[in-house]
Amino acid sequence: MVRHSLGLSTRSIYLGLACISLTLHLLLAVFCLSVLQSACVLPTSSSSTHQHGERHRPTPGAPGPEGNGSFSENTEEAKKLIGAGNTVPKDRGRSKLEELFRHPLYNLPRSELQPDDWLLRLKTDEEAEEVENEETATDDSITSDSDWQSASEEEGYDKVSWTRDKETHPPWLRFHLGISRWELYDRKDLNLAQLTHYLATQRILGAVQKKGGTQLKLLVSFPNYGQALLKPMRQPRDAETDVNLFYFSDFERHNAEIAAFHLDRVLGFNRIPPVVGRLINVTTEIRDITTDERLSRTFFTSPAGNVCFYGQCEYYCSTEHPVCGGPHALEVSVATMLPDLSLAPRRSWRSPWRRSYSRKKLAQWEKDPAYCDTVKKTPPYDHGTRLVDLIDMAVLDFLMSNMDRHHYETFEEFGNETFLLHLDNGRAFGRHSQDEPSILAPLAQCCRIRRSTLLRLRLLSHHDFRLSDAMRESLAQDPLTAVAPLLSEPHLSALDRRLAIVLRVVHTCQERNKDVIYNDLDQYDDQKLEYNP
Ligand SMILES: Nc1ncnc2c1ncn2[C@@H]1O[C@H](COP(=O)(O)OP(=O)(O)OP(=O)(O)O)[C@@H](O)[C@H]1O
Ligand SMILES: [Mn+2]
Repeated sequence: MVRHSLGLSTRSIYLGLACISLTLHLLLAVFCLSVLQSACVLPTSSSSTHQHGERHRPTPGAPGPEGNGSFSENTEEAKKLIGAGNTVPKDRGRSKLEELFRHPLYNLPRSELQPDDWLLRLKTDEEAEEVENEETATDDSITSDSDWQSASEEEGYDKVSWTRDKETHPPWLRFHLGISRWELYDRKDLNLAQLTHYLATQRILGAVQKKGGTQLKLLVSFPNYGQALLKPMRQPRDAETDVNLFYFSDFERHNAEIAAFHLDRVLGFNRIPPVVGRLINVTTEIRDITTDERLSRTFFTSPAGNVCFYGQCEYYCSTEHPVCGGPHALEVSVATMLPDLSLAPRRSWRSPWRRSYSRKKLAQWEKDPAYCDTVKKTPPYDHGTRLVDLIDMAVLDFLMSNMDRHHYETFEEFGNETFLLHLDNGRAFGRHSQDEPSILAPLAQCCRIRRSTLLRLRLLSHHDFRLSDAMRESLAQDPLTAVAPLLSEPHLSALDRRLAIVLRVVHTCQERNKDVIYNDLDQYDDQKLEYNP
C-alpha cells in the first residue's frame, strides 16, 4: 500500500516536472523566434544567366529605366524583408504609419518623368559594345569578360549576371537607377526593403576609411558590389550632448543617421539615402579584413578586454576617443552610397544660413533681420523651388536639432531644378531637453513654406497620426531596435514639441505677411488634401 502510494506520488512528480520542462521549452522557443526574427537572413534572390557584354555601367543622362516597380508598403513581403512587424507598437492593431502613408498628401500624383528626369540610364547594346572595343584596345589587362569575372570571384564577390533586365540587378543598382530629379527614391518601391535588408545582412568584404569630412567613417563593400558608408556608435544611445560643447565639436551619432533617414521619409521628402543599423563584429568584420594600413594600425585591446580602434581623421581619432566593441560587438549605421561621382557628379552648395563655426564670430544671418531679402534676390534662390527646398531642410533640421548643415548637395545633371540631398545627419538628435530656434531662421526670416510640406506637418501634428508615433513605428523596422529603441522617448516627444513650434512660426508669419505659402498643389483637389477626421 505504502509502495503503491509512493509510486503514485513519484509518478505525479515526474509528470509535473515534464509539464514544467515542456512549458519552459515553449517559452524559450517563442522568445527566440521574436528576438531572432529581425536578424534572420533571407537567401539572396539573384538568379538568371550570364550574358555577354553586361558590364554595362549606368551612364548619366537620357532615357530612364522602365519605371519603378511600385508595391504597397504594407505588403507582408516588405515586412519579412526588413524583419519587422513584431516590434511595431500599434494602437489597437492600427498602424498610424501605414495610414499616414495612405493619405493623399503622401500619394500626390506626380507629373510623368521625362527621359532627362532620371539620373542614370543603362547603356544601349551599341554603346556597351563601343566601350568594350575601346577598353580592349587600350587596356591589355582585361582581355575578356570571363577573365574579369574569375578575378572578381576569387575576392569573394558574387558572379556578375546583370543584364538589361532589372530583375537581374542588385538592389543598390536598382536604387541608383531609380534616382530622379525630384526625389532620391520612390517610397513605395519594394526594392528599398531589399536594399536595407542587404545592407543589414550581407557579408562585409572590405572596409577602408572614407576620406572627406572630419570624423571617422568607413567605406564598406559587399559581395554584390554594393558599397555603404559606415558610422560607428561612439557614445551610449541616450547620452545628451554636453551643454558646453559647441555644435562643431559634437560627436557624430550612428542612431542620428538612422533616425534622420526615417524622419525625412516620414516627412515625405525622400531626400536621404537609405540608412540601416547593424550589429557588427569589429574584429572579424573590420580588423581582420581591412586592407587600410592607416586604419588597421589603430586597433588595440582596451584594459577592459574590448577590441577598439580610432582611425585617422581630424576630430576624435585618438587613443582617448576609441571606438570599442563589447568585446567585439559594435553598433553601426550603414548608409547606401550614392552613385559614384564619376557617373553622377554632385555640386556642393554652401548654405546661406551656415553657422560661423567659430567660438566668437556671428554669421551675417544672425545679425541682419532682413537677411532673407538678400538671399531671395541671389541666384539660385531667386528662382524655382530652391528657397522652399532650403526651408524644408531647415524644418527637418530643427525637428532633429541638427546645427551642422553647413553645406548641401545636388546632382549636377539636374542643374538648379532638382531636390536637395540631405547628407550627413550624424550630429542630429544630440539634445532632447532643449530646442534650437536658430535652426528655423530660414523659415522665420523668409516666412515662406511649401504648401505640401505645411499640410503634411499639420497632419503629423494631429493626434491620429502624431509625428512621434509615426517615428517610433518607422524606427521599429530597423534591426537595431531589437537591441534598444533607436530614439529614446524624450527624443520622440521633443519631435512633437518642435513640430508645434514650426507650426506656430508659420502661423505668426501668416499673421504678418501675405505671401507665406508656396503653392505647389494648385492642380490638386483641396478637399482631399485636408484632413477631416
Ligand atoms: N550616402 C553617401 N553616398 C555618397 N557620398 C556620401 C554619402 N554620405 C556622405 N557622402 C559624402 O561624404 C562626405 C563626408 O560625409 P559626412 O558629411 O557624413 O562626414 P563628416 O565627417 O560628418 O563631414 P563634416 O565633418 O564635413 O560634417 C559628404 O560631404 C558627402 O559628399
Ligand atoms: Mn558631419
